[in-house]
Amino acid sequence: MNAKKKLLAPSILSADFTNLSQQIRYVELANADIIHCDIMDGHFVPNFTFGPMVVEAVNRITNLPLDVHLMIKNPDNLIDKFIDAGADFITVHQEEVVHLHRTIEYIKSKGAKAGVALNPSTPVDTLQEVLEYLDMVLIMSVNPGFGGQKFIERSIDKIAALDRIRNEKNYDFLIEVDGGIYNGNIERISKAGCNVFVAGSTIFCSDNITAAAVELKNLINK
Ligand SMILES: O=C(CO)[C@H](O)[C@H](O)COP(=O)(O)O
Ligand SMILES: [Co+2]
Repeated sequence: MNAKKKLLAPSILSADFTNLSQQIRYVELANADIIHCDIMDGHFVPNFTFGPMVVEAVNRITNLPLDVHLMIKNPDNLIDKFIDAGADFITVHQEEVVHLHRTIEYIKSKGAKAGVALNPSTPVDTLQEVLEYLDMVLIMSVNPGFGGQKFIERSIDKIAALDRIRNEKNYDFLIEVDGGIYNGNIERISKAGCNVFVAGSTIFCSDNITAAAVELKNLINK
């Protein structure tokens, strides 16, 4: 159902935080669709980033929807804070949330879109019972925790499998892919059925952030 929707979501994980508003302006100029915010707590993943305060600041900088990817222990405790900070999408990890159906329903009851992320080692089947309730499924194509890692090729099969289920059952969730996306693989990822393309280092480590984002946007729609 969402087979046609193709959205670019630059991840600010690799942005220059000394100049965040300008960095976001550069991707806005490229008509980026969503800003992806990676929240890491040093426990669920071996890295630490930022919390609701920074998300709230980003929300004041841009009118683009905010996609908050929670790579944290006990995400249920912080969902309200991130929604209050301006999150439009809240994505939790399947591997961390015990009562996934309840968490999804809670996120939606607060007016945000609900996503669930799968680590590279987690099969798509684990979401079978909740797919109909989801707004988005996030396929991690690297092990979460760091930007600039290599895309895990097996992710293409997971995207295609999810796309097949979505078509068969007429479900409405978006398929998001996160990690290792660049101009050499984005077309294949798109053809497999991906809708939301997260890219951090490819965009923000480029000498020309706007041009890098424009190039990716052109390739996903090819
Ligand atoms: O969730 C993430 C890491 O856990 C990031 O969103 C992702 O890795 C983006 O960075 P890059 O495009 O550089 O791979
Ligand atoms: Co992410």
